[in-house]
Amino acid sequence: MTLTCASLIEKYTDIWRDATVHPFLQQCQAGTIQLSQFNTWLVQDYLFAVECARMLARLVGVAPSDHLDILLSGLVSIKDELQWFQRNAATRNLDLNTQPQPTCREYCHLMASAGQQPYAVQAVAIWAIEAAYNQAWRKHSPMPEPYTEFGDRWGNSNFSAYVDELARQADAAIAVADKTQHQAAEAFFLDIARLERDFWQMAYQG
Ligand SMILES: Cc1ncc(CO)c(N)n1
Repeated sequence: MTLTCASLIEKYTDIWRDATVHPFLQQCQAGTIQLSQFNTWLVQDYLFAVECARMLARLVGVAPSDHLDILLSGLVSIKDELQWFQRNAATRNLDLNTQPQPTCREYCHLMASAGQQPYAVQAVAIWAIEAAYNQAWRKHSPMPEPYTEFGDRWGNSNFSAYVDELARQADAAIAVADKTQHQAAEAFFLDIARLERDFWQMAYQG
């Protein structure tokens, strides 16, 4: 079977479901999440987003020129996202200068390690990361206040279109990559799915 982004989700349905359906999201949607749990997730996700920006920037360094437009638009969005996290943290009186929890730290290391991989593998990895959040928030939408803006940020149709473009670019790159790269891309997908599941769980370990 040809390796594509869609084929990875098809092959690992259960693992992908666990990455994108979680009590944290269900409790946000039900309005029953505790403030401290939500805030714990928010701070950890800011720390994640900083490293994700660096990963995207590294992709810009190695991508073919006809893939740059999408990646640069991702960087512009993440610039806005980091400022949005900072505003949100200030309103909630949260200190963003916090230690990452073990899961967040492991996820950040994984993103850093992607920089040693060929472009095709990095392209699959960034798609998996963005697709996980897009699907997770969409599956639990609409979110009630005060979580509506969180659901909208990753569940909106522009972000969905961006994720589709990332998949198209990753598919094109992986189609001409060798077997070693296919195996590495699949391994990254599985690590990302596991870490996404564990990332939601961190909210309860604040
Ligand atoms: C854990 C996690 N995965 C993906 C995204 C999307 O950028 C995010 N903000 N946080």
